[in-house]
Amino acid sequence: MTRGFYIGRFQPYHQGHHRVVQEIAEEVDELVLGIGSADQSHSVRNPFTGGERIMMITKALVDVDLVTYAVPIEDINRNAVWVSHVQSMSPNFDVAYSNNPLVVRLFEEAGIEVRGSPMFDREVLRGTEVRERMVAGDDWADLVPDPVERVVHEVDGVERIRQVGDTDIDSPND
Ligand SMILES: Nc1ncnc2c1ncn2[C@@H]1O[C@H](COP(=O)(O)OP(=O)(O)OP(=O)(O)O)[C@@H](O)[C@H]1O
Ligand SMILES: NC(=O)c1ccc[n+]([C@@H]2O[C@H](COP(=O)(O)O)[C@@H](O)[C@H]2O)c1
Repeated sequence: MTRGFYIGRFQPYHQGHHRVVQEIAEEVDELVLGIGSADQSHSVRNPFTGGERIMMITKALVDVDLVTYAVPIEDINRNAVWVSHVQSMSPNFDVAYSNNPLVVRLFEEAGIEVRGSPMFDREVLRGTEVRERMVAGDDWADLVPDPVERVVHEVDGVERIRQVGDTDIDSPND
């Protein structure tokens, strides 16, 4: 039995993440999705709460034939103990999946096998691109699984990201 661990901020969970999960499903029996920066929300870079990202991931993975767990992982101030922090929050895992150099380094130093994943359509399948399109009023829904689009609407996510990204420079009170 092999259990994998895939860490990301998932702001939001998009089709690139989904392709990665489908590839990982060929290699493991179970997969933990670690929701990084789970304590962050209501900013342009991290608009969605940990709970909202749990909803996105849970609903998007309903049709994937794999046992999955979505586990929120808050940021901590000490990289040197971050892997222990992750392990304290997650079911045990045998292999970690990441392309983030810091994350790779921290897991390897802790003696955990790390596998990278190929990048899928990276020009558009990036959380940053999805969020920029939301702010700009451009089409973003095709970049995420359908259940994720529904969660974004349920939490009024597009209006939220636009509002928190706004400045008060043109405030009518000035
Ligand atoms: N299109 C993609 N194809 C394959 N892997 C991806 C893709 N987009 C992100 N990943 C990987 O998924 C992991 C989690 O990514 P993350 O949640 O930071 O998404 P992101 O799209 O890179 O985010 P952002 O643009 O918000 O910084 C990282 O290891 C990242 O390299
Ligand atoms: N010291 C820490 O809290 C620490 C260290 C390394 C990674 N992380 C988190 O892990 C996640 C990594 O995800 P990405 O690969 O998507 O950047 C992020 O949420 C990042 O904040 C946190």
